Amino acid sequence: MLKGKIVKALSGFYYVQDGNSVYPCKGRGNFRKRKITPLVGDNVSFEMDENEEGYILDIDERQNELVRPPIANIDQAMIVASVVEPEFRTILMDRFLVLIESKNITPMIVLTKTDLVDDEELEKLESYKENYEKLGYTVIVGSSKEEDGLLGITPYLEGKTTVIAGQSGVGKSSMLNALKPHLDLETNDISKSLGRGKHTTRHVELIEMYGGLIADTPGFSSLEFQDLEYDELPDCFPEMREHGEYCKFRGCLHNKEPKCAVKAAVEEGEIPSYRYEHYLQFLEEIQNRKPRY
Ligand SMILES: Nc1nc2c(ncn2[C@@H]2O[C@H](COP(=O)(O)OP(=O)(O)OP(=O)(O)O)[C@@H](O)[C@H]2O)c(=O)[nH]1
Ligand SMILES: [Zn+2]
Repeated sequence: MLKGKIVKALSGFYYVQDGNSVYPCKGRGNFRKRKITPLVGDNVSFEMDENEEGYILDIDERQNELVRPPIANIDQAMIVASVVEPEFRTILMDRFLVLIESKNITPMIVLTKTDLVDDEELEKLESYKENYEKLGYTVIVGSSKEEDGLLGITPYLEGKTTVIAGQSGVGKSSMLNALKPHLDLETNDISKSLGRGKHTTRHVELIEMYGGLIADTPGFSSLEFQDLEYDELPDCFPEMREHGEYCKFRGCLHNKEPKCAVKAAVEEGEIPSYRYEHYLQFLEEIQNRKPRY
């Protein structure tokens, strides 16, 4: 019996990587009956029969899974945001951070297109970078248009399965291409003018890069908090995990409750007020969500 990881699924075959080899495999016959669907990212046991045909025998328990793109066992999500075109917005960054945290995936932040801004704007950016680093997030700033402009990312890929997130046009494909030029993923110059739908790619593939695996299709295209309950929201903010311990009430939502340590930290400037405002906005959004039935 062999062990490996599914790195691609296409036309009924699962491509299982073991070391430097990739084996096309089929799912075991009874998977369908048992309603088991192997996913890209799954760690599996498999065997090759005498005709060199591969069969997946078993799937290890998943650490997590995403629906779009369908992929399992993600370690980290890289949120790509451009500093301009489109402009950097903290609310969007915080929304991505919350969605990723809610799936128990470690976020990291990449800010692109620094070649398009002047020193003054770079300085403003530096303060955002510091804010997010203080929360414990890794932040890499750079440009895909400059040689080695984003190489700072590479040490963070090693040994991890990474999915990329970020709104349209921020430079996700350009970043991947800059990291690994021969990838040649389609950037948006053409598809935009043709008005083609975003993220139309159906299949997802894990690509080896700098000792890790990166999904070639971006995730978190829906930015709604569909699967999140309001009382889970504070846990998606590292600063609330930290300060929330000292609130008077257990399960404090840091909203109208008295003796709230989070609100105190906001007043003292320990938590940036925009983070807290976004928290309240997300809380309201979740609480006002229409039930899904
Ligand atoms: N000046 C500059 N332009 C960039 C940079 N990164 C990307 N671009 C440009 O921004 C546009 C969008 O880049 P893409 O890489 O297609 O963006 P994307 O995030 O993959 O977009 P979607 O496929 O819509 O999700 C293209 O015209 C790129 O050439 C950068 O670092 N600097
Ligand atoms: Zn509180």
